[in-house]
Amino acid sequence: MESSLEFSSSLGSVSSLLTRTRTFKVLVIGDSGVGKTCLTHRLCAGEFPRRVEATIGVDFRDRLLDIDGEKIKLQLWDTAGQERFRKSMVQHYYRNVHAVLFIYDVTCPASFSGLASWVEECRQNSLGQEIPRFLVGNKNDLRDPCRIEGQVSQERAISFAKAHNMMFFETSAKNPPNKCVSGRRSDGGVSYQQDKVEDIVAAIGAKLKRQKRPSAANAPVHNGSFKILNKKRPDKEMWTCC
Ligand SMILES: Nc1nc2c(ncn2[C@@H]2O[C@H](COP(=O)(O)OP(=O)(O)OP(=O)(O)O)[C@@H](O)[C@H]2O)c(=O)[nH]1
Repeated sequence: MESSLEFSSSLGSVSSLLTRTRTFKVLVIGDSGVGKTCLTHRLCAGEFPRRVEATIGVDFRDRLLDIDGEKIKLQLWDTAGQERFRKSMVQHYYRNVHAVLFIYDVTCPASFSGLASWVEECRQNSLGQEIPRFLVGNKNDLRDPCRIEGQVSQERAISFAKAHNMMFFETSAKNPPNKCVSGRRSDGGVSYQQDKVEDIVAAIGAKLKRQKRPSAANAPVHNGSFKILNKKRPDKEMWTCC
């Protein structure tokens, strides 16, 4: 599937008269209330919205990126989590998708368990593993470090991400942590990143920039582990299957 091309002219120098922008459709899915709308606002407008209502059907938000001089537009499809607000739209959601963000709420284990049905919906709509997938645990500003129950551990999320060939982030649309933490599990080469929302944008952009012609044929080979190679330069390779 090719990304779409847009041509726009500007009044600047001759070299900037024609600017090529590749547009990628990024589907945002997950249970109702996990923060898809708030997160897409943060990803696109840089702010946490003051007021949100349940999404009906779909909302669109764009984010323009410049990666190594190439203009890339991420068109985020913020889909309704509630079944009653999405059922007539589902086929439209899944047409010509370039990447998928699976969102859950780190303080709501049910929303994490619900991910299995979102993965299944992707499969039923012919979205294979060649399409880049990102797992995002949202609302980590509400995480209580003294409590285990009622929260989704990062280990559990990493294991899910690994099983489904997803890149994993934990974040907060509301109050992103200032410090970056990365770690490596002792049992086998998996690193994770707990970082700011902006790193998610950069990771999606970098992944899609490389996916000139996404197809099953060029899907990454995955044998079960991944690692972040360079956190400081997210426009480069952030993790690879190894
Ligand atoms: N504390 C905190 N609250 C959040 C965060 N993200 C979203 N919320 C709150 O969670 C509630 C639901 O957020 P939405 O963005 O509407 O959730 P949604 O997944 O889009 O819900 P649907 O449209 O029903 O699918 C709102 O009250 C938000 O203010 C976050 O990172 N931290």
